[in-house]
Amino acid sequence: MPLSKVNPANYQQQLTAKAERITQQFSEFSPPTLSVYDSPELHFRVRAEFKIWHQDDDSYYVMFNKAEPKQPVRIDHFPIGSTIITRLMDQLMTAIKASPLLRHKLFQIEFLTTLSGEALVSMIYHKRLGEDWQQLAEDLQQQYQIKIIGRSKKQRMVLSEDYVIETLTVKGQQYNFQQVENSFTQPNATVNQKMLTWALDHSQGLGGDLVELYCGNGNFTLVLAQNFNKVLATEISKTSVKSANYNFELNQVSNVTVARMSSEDFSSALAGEREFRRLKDIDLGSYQFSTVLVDPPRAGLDTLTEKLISQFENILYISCNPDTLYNNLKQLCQSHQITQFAIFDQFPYTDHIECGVMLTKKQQGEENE
Ligand SMILES: C[S@@+](CC[C@H](N)C(=O)[O-])C[C@H]1O[C@@H](n2cnc3c(N)ncnc32)[C@H](O)[C@@H]1O
Repeated sequence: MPLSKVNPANYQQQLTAKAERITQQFSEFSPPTLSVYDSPELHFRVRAEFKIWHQDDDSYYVMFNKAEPKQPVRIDHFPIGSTIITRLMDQLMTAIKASPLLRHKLFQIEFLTTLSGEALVSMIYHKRLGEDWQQLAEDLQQQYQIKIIGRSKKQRMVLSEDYVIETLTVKGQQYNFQQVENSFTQPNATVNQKMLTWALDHSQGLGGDLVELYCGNGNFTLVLAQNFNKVLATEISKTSVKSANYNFELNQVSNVTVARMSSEDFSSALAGEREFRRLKDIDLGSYQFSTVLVDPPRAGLDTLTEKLISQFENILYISCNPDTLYNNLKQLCQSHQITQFAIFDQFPYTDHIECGVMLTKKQQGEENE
């Protein structure tokens, strides 16, 4: 996003335009009135990554616009970053410029911060990191009360821990989440809390068991588990599966099982087409699934997964790409009708928008209507 577009005076108007665009795009599915959840106008991004540019005695953060991918854009001011990110950007750059060892061959910095006040900073180099670098980075950790990871080719130096603990509040209850460096976490924590509240509200009373695909670190799972007897969640990333299990223990949630599988493989297992070693300890027949929750990457659902989820009574679909959501709904709305429809403005000042759709199976005779 060109940062020149960040102007809080235009925020509400831009959100209204997004709401109108989405209402129009999905009108053929006759959804109920769109619910719109806004973002803080500034300081909403809890993670960010920058390339580091060096010129003579100066060093600075840069980003690249998609339209001009070879043209670095200098970033001295990053008002969409969390207040921790904006503060650390200045403090770290001052320290880096003052220290040849910290500065030399540094080419990227990544920030992962939380509403709970934690910060993890990854400093990425084109050189091998030694004890002298470690000593300086440990001083920075101490001084700014942050966690630092140094990385270079085939090297990952974790100076304290490779994760932060986020605390999110949903309907007055607090949930703690481990968020690990380099694994997926929602970028806008305030809006994430709104999504979780929406999903908790609309899954209340559904009963039965939940199956979740693309569960990540258990962001939705942890909060929604209370609305179901049992939950079976799946996710492809090893780090996220480990983190999800850590989070269930951390929050004393005991009715969830996570399997590390692609949604494609899991769909074929549930359809009884293939057996998978990773499911050998899970008795699929013991579940009485009433509801499926999916939160896929931008590509949306593959055909097999789309077909699988159309067999469930209730579908909760969280999407970061309205175009792939639209394509999947063309199929899903043959058998289901949309009962809740929402947008969550995770990405202010861009064209991107997160959608939430709740679908319920049509009664016999209503299909294809
Ligand atoms: C948009 S994220 C959602 C994660 C989680 N629901 C959350 O709210 O943080 C999508 C997740 O899908 C996982 N993923 C990507 N492709 C997958 C696939 N083919 N099968 C299963 N999981 C996949 C990613 O690792 C990522 O954790």
